[in-house]
Amino acid sequence: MIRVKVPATTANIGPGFDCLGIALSLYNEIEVEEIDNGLIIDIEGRDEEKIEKNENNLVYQSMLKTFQRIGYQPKGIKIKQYNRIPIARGLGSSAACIVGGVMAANGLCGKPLSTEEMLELAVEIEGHPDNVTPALVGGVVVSCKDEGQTTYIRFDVHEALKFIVAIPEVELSTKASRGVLPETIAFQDAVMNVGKSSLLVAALMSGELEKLSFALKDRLHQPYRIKLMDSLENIFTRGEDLGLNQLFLSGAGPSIIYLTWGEEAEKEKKFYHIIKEAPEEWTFQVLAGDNKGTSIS
Ligand SMILES: Nc1ncnc2c1ncn2[C@@H]1O[C@H](COP(=O)(O)OP(=O)(O)O)[C@@H](O)[C@H]1O
Ligand SMILES: N[C@@H](CCOP(=O)(O)O)C(=O)O
Repeated sequence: MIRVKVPATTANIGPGFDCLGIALSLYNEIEVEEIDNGLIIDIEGRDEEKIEKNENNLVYQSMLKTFQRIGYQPKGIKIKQYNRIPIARGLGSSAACIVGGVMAANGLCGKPLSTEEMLELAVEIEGHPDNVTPALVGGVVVSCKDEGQTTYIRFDVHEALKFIVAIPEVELSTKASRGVLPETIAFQDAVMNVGKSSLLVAALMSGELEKLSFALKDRLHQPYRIKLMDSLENIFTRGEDLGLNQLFLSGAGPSIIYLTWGEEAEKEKKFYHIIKEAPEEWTFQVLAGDNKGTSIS
């Protein structure tokens, strides 16, 4: 039996579209073993009723792709999933399945693939590196995919950082959310995002956390995506009016993260208040960064 534990991830972090991501202290666990024949999938936990329990299951599909890459043909597979990452909410649920399935299959075959080889396969399956890379290696990750190759640098999440995650009951698939992004953008918007994302990485790396609120602005994707759900636009506007500058859309949304550190009780209360004003049902998770990434036992 192989067991893997995979962290949730929040990607983009505002301006770092498709290249920045942070692993979070919320985990899916997957147990896999080879059986004599067939496929058995058992799932418990968050959103389990929404997840395929057949050969279309993303964990299983990721395992199959890994076996093909290794050149191994298992007789049959049994998968048990303990799901805590809500699906299609912008917390890297698909990346967690992909990384979990690749690492589990690699484990069943005696770990022939290196971390880099597992990463290349995971990026191939997901299509972008900013969730799967922090899910695999943990921490804050700057990743770049160019001509089929992914290069990344990781560093630990500052221990003072707290991620207050507001999760709506409404689902928004990453595919649908990517579908509303423009083909081209104004040069000035591109320049702004380059500056903000560079400052964001430097502030996270140097621990100059007071500069994060200036850095957490985006013009590439958030302005288009917040129109996908009525209350998102209002939450961001109200947040700006109340000086809550550390708000960003988690991944492709619709979850929203308020990034805080030190004593900000008053601002945190305002964040909870503006979310609770929204018409949808929202739940909250207060998370820390994860610096370990996916573990296997
Ligand atoms: N625990 C899981 N087990 C199997 N498939 C999952 C699981 N979590 C997510 N998925 C798959 O990933 C899809 C959601 O991926 P995506 O739209 O990228 O959302 P997210 O923002 O959560 O990554 C689901 O529709 C489902 O197909
Ligand atoms: N860069 C991607 C990130 C998607 O993150 P997810 O957690 O919503 O899967 C994008 O913005 O599309």
